[in-house]
Amino acid sequence: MACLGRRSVAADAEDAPRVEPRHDAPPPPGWPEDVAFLTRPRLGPAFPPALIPLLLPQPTAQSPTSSPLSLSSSLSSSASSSTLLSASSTRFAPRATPHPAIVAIKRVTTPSHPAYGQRCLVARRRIAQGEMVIPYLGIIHADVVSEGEEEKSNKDPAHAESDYDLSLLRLSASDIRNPLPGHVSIGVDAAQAGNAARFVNDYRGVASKPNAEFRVGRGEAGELRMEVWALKGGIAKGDEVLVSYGKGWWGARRQ
Ligand SMILES: C[S@@+](CC[C@H](N)C(=O)[O-])C[C@H]1O[C@@H](n2cnc3c(N)ncnc32)[C@H](O)[C@@H]1O
Repeated sequence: MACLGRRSVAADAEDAPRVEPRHDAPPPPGWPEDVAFLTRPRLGPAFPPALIPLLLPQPTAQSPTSSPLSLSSSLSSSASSSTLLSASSTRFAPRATPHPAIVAIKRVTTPSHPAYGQRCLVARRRIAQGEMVIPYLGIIHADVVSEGEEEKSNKDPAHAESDYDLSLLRLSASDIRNPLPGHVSIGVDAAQAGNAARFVNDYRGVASKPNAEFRVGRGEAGELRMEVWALKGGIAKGDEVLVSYGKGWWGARRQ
């Protein structure tokens, strides 16, 4: 699955009536005025309550854990069944994560950069390898596809075209952790609301390799979330934070 969807940055500037975004806190410098700044992930309005336990902490958790992944891979293996089965509450109450001072939102001013004119994320100090750069916050949403309906396009249209949508968890219909009668795909979409992680660009056309990666992790309250982590070699002060969106993401855009 391509975890970043298809809404183009250009499509952000539509003729729709202007609605003031609902910020969690004053946004950091460089924040776009039509996107809500989040310090906590938000559940989308249609998120099925039965799926909330899948996002919750395991009572026996000792410390937050993170595992690397490609954007195009399923994350179903990243959260253990014991983690998910032991969650009994349905209260999703993540703690606030302020904008991290180690990164800044900048305009891409190099004409040869493939995201020229857009925004990017830059390290304000050296970020060591194995250090978390920033959690990826956005609207958490779910698609549930019943058996036999795989061919139908029943993805939530609010997120289907997003270029800021990461896959967080996927469960087959037969997975014992899955409370619903269909394939479940949970994503986090920062197109309309998110934090500075939404400005992480792909390394292609910018550098020879990524210096960061997306991982599944857990927030301070133990909730399942996506995070950006520095790779081997770290990220030098002033360098752009660059991940690989994965071949699946680029493949979907070449079709
Ligand atoms: C998650 S956003 C990244 C932040 C984006 N630059 C912005 O200002 O909002 C993904 C979008 O950034 C652009 N982008 C990021 N990395 C790119 C790359 N290596 N080549 C071309 N476009 C890229 C594409 O427009 C893509 O749809």
